Amino acid sequence: MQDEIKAQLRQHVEVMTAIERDLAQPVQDAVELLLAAYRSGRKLLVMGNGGSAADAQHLAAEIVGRFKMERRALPALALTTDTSILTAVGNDYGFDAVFSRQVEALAETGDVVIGISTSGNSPNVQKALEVANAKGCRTVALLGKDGGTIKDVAELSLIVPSNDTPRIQEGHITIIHIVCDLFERGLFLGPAMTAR
Ligand SMILES: O=C(CO)[C@@H](O)[C@H](O)[C@H](O)[C@H](O)COP(=O)(O)O
Ligand SMILES: [Zn+2]
Repeated sequence: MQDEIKAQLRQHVEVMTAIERDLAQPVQDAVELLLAAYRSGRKLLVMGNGGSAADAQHLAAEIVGRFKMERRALPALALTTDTSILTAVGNDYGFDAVFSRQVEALAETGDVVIGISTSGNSPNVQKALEVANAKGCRTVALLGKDGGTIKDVAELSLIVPSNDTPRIQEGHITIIHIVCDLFERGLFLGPAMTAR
């Protein structure tokens, strides 16, 4: 078992190294996109399935609450939390509509909509990003594997270079934390923070 534990930890480190190699610029692009939206008074909507639903909630909590800084509250919504909406829309329109219906109801032009999917192939995430594009939102996808069908839908796709779902999820939460850090400092300490 020790060998397996150490092998998995090494795989984690390899994915982090690949993210450093491939995704530093797209991560900066995501920070800048969020900063532009919030400087214009917009908000964030974020969604995903399973572990990615937890990541969506984690991200929304960092924005509404705080990441590291004492600062005013900011608007962000995870579309994964209201069981009445999820069951009503799922029951009446199908599971593929559980996020897109909420984007239709809640998103406004210029808002940021982030979809999280390790396969890049979850239809409910894809449909939500399509509706968001149609409403004039800025769309970002956190993906893995080959990016699936969602990579061609989002304005900005960050594809964690791995085929292993848990390792991809670990990449996503690391990216989320880096984005939250630079976003918060950029918004409250000024543009110099993101120019570095
Ligand atoms: O957390 C895990 C696996 O680590 C699972 O709950 C996983 O998130 C679920 O199977 C999801 O339905 C996978 O969806 P996706 O990432 O392909 O969009
Ligand atoms: Zn997981």
